[in-house]
Amino acid sequence: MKVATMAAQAQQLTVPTEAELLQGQADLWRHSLYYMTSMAFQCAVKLGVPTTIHSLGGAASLPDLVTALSLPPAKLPYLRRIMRLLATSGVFAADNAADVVTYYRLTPLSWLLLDGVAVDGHPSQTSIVLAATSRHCLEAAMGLSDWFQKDVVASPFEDLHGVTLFDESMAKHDPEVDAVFNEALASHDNSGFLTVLRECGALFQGLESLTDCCGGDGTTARAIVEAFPQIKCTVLDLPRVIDNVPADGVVNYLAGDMFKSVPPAQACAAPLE
Ligand SMILES: C[S@+](CC[C@H](N)C(=O)[O-])C[C@H]1O[C@@H](n2cnc3c(N)ncnc32)[C@H](O)[C@@H]1O
Repeated sequence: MKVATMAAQAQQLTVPTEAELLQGQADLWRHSLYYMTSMAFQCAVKLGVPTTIHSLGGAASLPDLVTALSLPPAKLPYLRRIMRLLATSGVFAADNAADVVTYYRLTPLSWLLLDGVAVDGHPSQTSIVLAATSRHCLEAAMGLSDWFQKDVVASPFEDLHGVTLFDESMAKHDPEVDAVFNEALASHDNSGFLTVLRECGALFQGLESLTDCCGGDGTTARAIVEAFPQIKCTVLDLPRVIDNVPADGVVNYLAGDMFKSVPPAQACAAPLE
């Protein structure tokens, strides 16, 4: 760019006002600390706060939570900060009347985080939180600037850890975290599917065969066949997944690689990239 043009543009730049800069400073802190919301969220899930609020009848004060979760009483002020942050973010609801004890309640989001409780066909989604906030994902995210400067095509996750999610390599690298990711995938796949079947049933009318590519343990396919018994469903997934799924006589399970061959059917469900 020519020097004269740059100088002309610089003259047009408007410096923010003092009030705008102060707001910018507040926003800077907010952006720098956003990760604390994710970490507080993970903390509440690991402690079992949603399940505890549910088991206490749907509302719990901080002393209730400290007692039910067997936390050291000295941690109450810190729990207050976490709960206040999560209430502001919509994870919990808080009764905020002045000068009275605050009670925390579940929101639709935290209803999805009850251990062992499926709400209207939505299984517990705690594993999604644990997978998304796992050390593996956080480390990959922390390396983004390094990754941008490297001439690589692998994703930041693959580049850093040398493994691919939902692949044999991940299972060998860290079987425990691999299991959490697979659980997260299953609960995501199965969440809300009953609603899809209820609201979008017309999609399946008249269909006689369907292949669910990358269909995992077949929960989605089984729900389809239960609602539409005339559909012959095949679940295609990698051998390491299919080999662990017991035959159920409801759907046909096929071990294979979707990039090599997909069993023919009138409809095929496949993940989008
Ligand atoms: C992100 S995909 C799941 C997609 C999900 N069922 C959906 O429709 O959104 C992950 C699943 O794909 C399977 N998978 C990965 N590569 C595959 C391949 N080449 N052929 C078949 N299944 C594959 C994994 O084993 C895992 O169960």
